[in-house]
Amino acid sequence: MTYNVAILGASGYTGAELVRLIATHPGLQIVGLSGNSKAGMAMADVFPHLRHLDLPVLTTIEDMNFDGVDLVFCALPHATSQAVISELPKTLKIVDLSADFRLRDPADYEKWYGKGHAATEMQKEAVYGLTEFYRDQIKAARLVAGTGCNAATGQYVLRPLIEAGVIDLDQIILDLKAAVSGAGRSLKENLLHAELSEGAHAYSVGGTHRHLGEFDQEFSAIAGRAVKIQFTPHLIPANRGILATTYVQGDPDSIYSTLKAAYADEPFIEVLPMGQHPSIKHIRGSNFCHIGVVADRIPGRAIVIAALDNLTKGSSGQAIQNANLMLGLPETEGLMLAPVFP
Ligand SMILES: NC(=O)C1=CN([C@@H]2O[C@H](COP(=O)(O)OP(=O)(O)OC[C@H]3O[C@@H](n4cnc5c(N)ncnc54)[C@H](OP(=O)(O)O)[C@@H]3O)[C@@H](O)[C@H]2O)C=CC1
Ligand SMILES: CC(=O)N[C@@H](CCC(=O)OP(=O)(O)O)C(=O)O
Repeated sequence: MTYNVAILGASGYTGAELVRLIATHPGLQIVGLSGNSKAGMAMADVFPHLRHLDLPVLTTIEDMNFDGVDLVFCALPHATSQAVISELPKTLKIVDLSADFRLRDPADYEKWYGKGHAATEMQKEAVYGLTEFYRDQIKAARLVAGTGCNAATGQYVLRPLIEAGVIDLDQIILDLKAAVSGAGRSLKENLLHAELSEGAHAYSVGGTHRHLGEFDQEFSAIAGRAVKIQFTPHLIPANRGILATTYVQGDPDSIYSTLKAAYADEPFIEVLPMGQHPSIKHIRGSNFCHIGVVADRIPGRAIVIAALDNLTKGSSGQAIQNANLMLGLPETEGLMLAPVFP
């Protein structure tokens, strides 16, 4: 069985990644692609690395024909996404990659995104897209909200540990390095090569990053009480990848065995042997997340490090994993590619 899919925002980084992955997916066929400033262009002219594929020309969303489309991937900026999705035919299944439907409470959305939500009913209907933890709801969902890429990385480490009660909930520090493609393809001064290469800097320092809304929502629900973590992201001169170093208080062996057990049957989450830790070079271009646990020299503390690719497991790969579930396809279909190395 092959399902027809359309990609809104196909001229952006996550849109291009969706096309790259779907190109070898046996159950999905691309029937529509949208752009904004690039509407009217051939994908090969926007993304020469996709030249070998026979793809529809980019159209505006208004000109897109949704007849016969089974599922839409929405890879648009937040705020635009909620406006577009609320106007789409209600028969469509939708996987949204933006931040618009991740937070269940409209007040939380306003707090972290600085603007009221324009589709609060759909916000309530949406299922959070961290596949390993929402699998059953995702299978039954019409609208799935892909997670933030930083938020996904931190949650893969912390959710099982919070659930199992093996760490001190008030002493969690998440220090994260994010590659530049996480910021999208539009021009931004601080992302120019001369300003980014050979450098590195923190951003959203002091607990202001929007993904804290996701951490607060998810961790507090698991713990049954408010959990606030300390989180500082850093921009690094790499194209893809997220490396999250988490400092936690708890017995390192219990932390390791909790993570090992939590992910024993997960096809995309690899817990490395105790004492080893991951690198973004080892997951690049793949849907895998690697997690490593190292005991600190200070007794009762551990360092847990996770790596994933923001454009695959952090967005487009996760989106396809969720689409597979929503369409009744095998969850791993089209996603078992090995990482690109070196
Ligand atoms: N990059 C990442 O690692 C991750 C991104 N996300 C989220 O996924 C979404 C897409 O991200 P990304 O691909 O990086 O973004 P890009 O900036 O690379 O792409 C944005 C896309 O949206 C289109 N677009 C922009 N404005 C409008 C508009 N007003 N109307 C219609 N289309 C519009 C652009 O069209 P055009 O170029 O033709 O003008 C382009 O196709 C965002 O919400 C982002 O936050 C989530 C997780 C990770
Ligand atoms: C390097 C960089 O800027 N990364 C982005 C995360 C990308 C992501 O997950 O984006 P959304 O939450 O917008 O979907 C950031 O930290 O804001």
